[in-house]
Amino acid sequence: MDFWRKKMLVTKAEEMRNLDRETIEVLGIPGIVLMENAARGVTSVIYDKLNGNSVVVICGKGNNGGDGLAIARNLYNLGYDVEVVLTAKIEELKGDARINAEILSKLPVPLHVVKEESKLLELYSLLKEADFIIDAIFGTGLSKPAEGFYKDLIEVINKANKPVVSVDIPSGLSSDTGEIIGAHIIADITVTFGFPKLAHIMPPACYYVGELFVVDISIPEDVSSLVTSKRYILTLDEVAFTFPVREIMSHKYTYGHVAVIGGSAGKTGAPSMTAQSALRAGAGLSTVVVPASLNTVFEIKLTEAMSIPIPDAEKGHFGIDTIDEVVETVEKGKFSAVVIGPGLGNEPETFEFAREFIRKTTKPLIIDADGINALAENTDILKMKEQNIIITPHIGEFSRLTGLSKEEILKEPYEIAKEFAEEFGVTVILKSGRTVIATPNGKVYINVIGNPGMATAGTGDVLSGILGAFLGMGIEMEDAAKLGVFLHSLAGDIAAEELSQESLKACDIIDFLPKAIKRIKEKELNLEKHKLPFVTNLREIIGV
Ligand SMILES: NC(=O)C1=CN([C@@H]2O[C@H](COP(=O)(O)OP(=O)(O)OC[C@H]3O[C@@H](n4cnc5c(N)ncnc54)[C@H](O)[C@@H]3O)[C@@H](O)[C@H]2O)[C@@H](O)CC1
Ligand SMILES: [K+]
Repeated sequence: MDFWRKKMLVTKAEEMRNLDRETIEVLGIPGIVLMENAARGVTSVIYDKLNGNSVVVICGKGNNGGDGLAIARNLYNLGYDVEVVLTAKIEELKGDARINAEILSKLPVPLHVVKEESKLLELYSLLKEADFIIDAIFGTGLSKPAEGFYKDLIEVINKANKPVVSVDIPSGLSSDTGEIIGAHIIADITVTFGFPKLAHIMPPACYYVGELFVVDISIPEDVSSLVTSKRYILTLDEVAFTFPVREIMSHKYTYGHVAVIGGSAGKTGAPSMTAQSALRAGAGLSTVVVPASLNTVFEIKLTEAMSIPIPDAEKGHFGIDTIDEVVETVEKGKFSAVVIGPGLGNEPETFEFAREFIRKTTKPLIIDADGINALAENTDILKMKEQNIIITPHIGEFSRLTGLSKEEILKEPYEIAKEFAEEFGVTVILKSGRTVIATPNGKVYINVIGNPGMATAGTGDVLSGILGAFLGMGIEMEDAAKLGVFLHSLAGDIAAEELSQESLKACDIIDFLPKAIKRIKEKELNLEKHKLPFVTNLREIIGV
């Protein structure tokens, strides 16, 4: 078993409840065992990460509170000075939470019931005395925004200005979304159970999670038969060993020939960057197919990449009149992948040209930028295509493509990208600070690396070149998309480390591709030995 290739699900509350339930009912691991595992995980993170001895644990009346009560006991056993605040009487608790409350009541740990606003001032004084606070008010069971007493309680905790460890999720955040639904705890550390929830990784909710740890509470590793969602964090485990082995007797055609169709007056840089990044990502050859009136620019700009000038009657952009020539050139050429879009421009006749090209070509295709805009209101073209197609819209382009507002897309980008990918049979790479990859067979990968320095002109052109290289060298479409996005972000992160986010520009990402590729390959070598421990932080999960 290649145990190191672990998939890291990203769940919603209901999906996590199903996982918990299946583990309890089908496998027969008692809930109280899961709760103890959860509590021990949180306790070990606290032991490792926090200074100080005096702690207040604030427990709600559900199982999140039950975790808090078990954590209080574990901390007491370790010698911490623990006080517990419960938002209900012990008799009001049920199940495993009740059991833990009963156990705790037999130990010399002060337990205060705080149910009313009138007690919050007293609570504030208690919190001011503590070294840190544990928030176990609400977890995945939050059913509506925190209001009234609970809203005030959350505000008092935040105001106390002490380090806060949230159990499972900062109370008041919804597990299911990156959106803020109401008052919530601002945590320094969050320790979650089983698998991360969407709120842990999607902004803006993720800003309030602090450092994220994931505890394996004994939900089995092979959960695939127990879950329906196929939504994962994009990690090194997902992309490792995707680069083809470079054989001694191989030659440039072994690694594919990428054609980049694009360029217009004022936009010659875009296809140039695409062609260059394809070569840096490992393509054997790359060629720009461009309007002839601009060809001199490409001859000068590009050294390793070639160009094919297409007569354009000095217009400086592609028109529908040259469609046959371009299709013939590309179909007859030895191209193994085609990128259409970088710098294409938004002339109506260019859009018509792009649509016709997409309709007619049989080559594996990456559609980017104005190539995507050309498909707005013409998305059905995609349904007729049989070859592998990756589209790489940013939120604005995806809004034009789907007719949905940016706000609607940003609410649930992973759902909307998934629906589109399934409906149109293409791989969608929806680019943002949390790029989402959605495959035609319903899988979703969320990328959590990269940085805001990459929000700069041309970084999309670089990505499309990388993808062209990978599709062109014969990597399977899903793997090409995953490796492409991961590598692009990693190169962006290394570039930002060395140059600052502010100074980062698209060509820097190309320049740092070699270091990023080396880093992935170095890490691959250690993967065989690497196994995730019971408690893992998000960085270890990502793997770089
Ligand atoms: N067996 C399991 O299912 C496990 C659950 N675990 C813990 O259990 C948590 C989920 O437990 P629960 O499903 O009991 O739910 P929670 O403990 O998250 O919260 C539910 C409680 O809060 C109340 N509530 C929800 N929203 C409210 C609001 N806005 N205002 C006021 N009251 C509100 C509910 O009526 C209920 O009493 C997880 O987050 C995790 O911490 C862990 O112990 C691991 C195992
Ligand atoms: K919580």
